[in-house]
Amino acid sequence: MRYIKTIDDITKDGQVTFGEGYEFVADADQADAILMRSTDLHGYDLPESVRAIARCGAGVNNIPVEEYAKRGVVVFNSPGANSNAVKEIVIAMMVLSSRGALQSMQWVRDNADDPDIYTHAEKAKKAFVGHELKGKRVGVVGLGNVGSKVANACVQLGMDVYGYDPFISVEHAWALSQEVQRVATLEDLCRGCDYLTVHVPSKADTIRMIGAKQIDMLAPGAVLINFSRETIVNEDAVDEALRAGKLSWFATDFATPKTVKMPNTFVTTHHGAGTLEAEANCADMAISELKDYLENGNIANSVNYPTCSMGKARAASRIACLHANVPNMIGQITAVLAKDNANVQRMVNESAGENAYTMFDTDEHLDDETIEELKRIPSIYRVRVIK
Ligand SMILES: NC(=O)c1ccc[n+]([C@@H]2O[C@H](COP(=O)([O-])OP(=O)(O)OC[C@H]3O[C@@H](n4cnc5c(N)ncnc54)[C@H](O)[C@@H]3O)[C@@H](O)[C@H]2O)c1
Ligand SMILES: O=C(O)[C@H](O)COP(=O)(O)O
Repeated sequence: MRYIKTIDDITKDGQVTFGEGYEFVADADQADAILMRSTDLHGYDLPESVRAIARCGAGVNNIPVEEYAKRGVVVFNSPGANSNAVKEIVIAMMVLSSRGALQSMQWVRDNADDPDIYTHAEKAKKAFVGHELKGKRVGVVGLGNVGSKVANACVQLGMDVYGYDPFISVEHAWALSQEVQRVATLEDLCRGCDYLTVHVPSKADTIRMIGAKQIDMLAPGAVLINFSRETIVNEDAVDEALRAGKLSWFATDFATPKTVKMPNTFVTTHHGAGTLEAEANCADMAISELKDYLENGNIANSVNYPTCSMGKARAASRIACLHANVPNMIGQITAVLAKDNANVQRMVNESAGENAYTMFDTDEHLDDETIEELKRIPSIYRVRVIK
């Protein structure tokens, strides 16, 4: 039996299924793995029993991924699984900030008791005249799973679309419409934009990347949209720009003490991934990542360890070593195996940044002393006997 602890409501109805051989536990110190969403794990007392964490969603700034790597804990996310949901709500924010639809509906509610409302609505409507997205210039910061979909949707709406992403993946470059014009700097992107929407992870080089300088370069009365993380924009600069009329609207998914009091601001409850479809997609992806790791040692979509697969564990024994990406690790591992006269059927070694992963199948089970000796190799963080 394998044990799973869930943190957060993974889906609206609370239903998540791992299938046979798995049980949910209330206490993390009985768990082999954690399934979670946005709870902040910085400072969390992660028990030794936990070997893997799957974040149902994209952003992992709530998890100390490097610290966990050094403890031999693999952290997964679910890239792309909620990106369509975010794309749709971002387009909604563009429309809502341009058409006065919310204000128009509010007028109707406020005048609900007027028996002649039909006639008066005809007169009132001019107060809510807006403008169309077609032909307007939009800048998209970050062309990953969400940004590339937003950019393509904007092209389909007839907008003049610019994109900035110095680290764009080949996969997303292929997915991007040829109509999206790529620029080399954030400043080139911002210049003259009617809409600016940000889709980058929260990390050292993106924190407060949108501030007064970038906002000043936008077209007068531009709309700023942040469905990434609250850290990406300088809230003081946005507030000032809204009050000065430099920005006409700000749409953000993050209710902070500051954003909730800003003028002309739509604030949602971190709701970008809030669709039944996105929740199901994220849970499915995260659960299959965890199961393949726990049962076979295979790693896919990890944010702190390399992708690595040897298929199903069919040999007598499968061992995985999580270790630092430093010289002579394979030499030291195979020296220990040689002492035990173990016959290795297959072996893989992959690295990602500071961390590496070595997995091997052997003809026979290794004895306990051999496993203990593997654990004593300097720079090995964890040894897993998978089978
Ligand atoms: N509001 C929500 O509910 C919600 C839902 C999904 C994602 N998000 C947030 O949006 C972010 C993006 O999501 P995603 O699924 O597109 O992630 P992703 O990893 O697919 O894409 C992120 C993109 O940002 C680019 N990037 C990184 N640093 C950059 C920089 N300095 N300048 C420009 N581009 C840079 C990367 O190259 C990548 O292409 C997530 O990290 C998360 O914080 C929020
Ligand atoms: O990074 C993400 O995927 C989103 O911010 C979604 O967060 P949530 O799972 O808490 O809705």
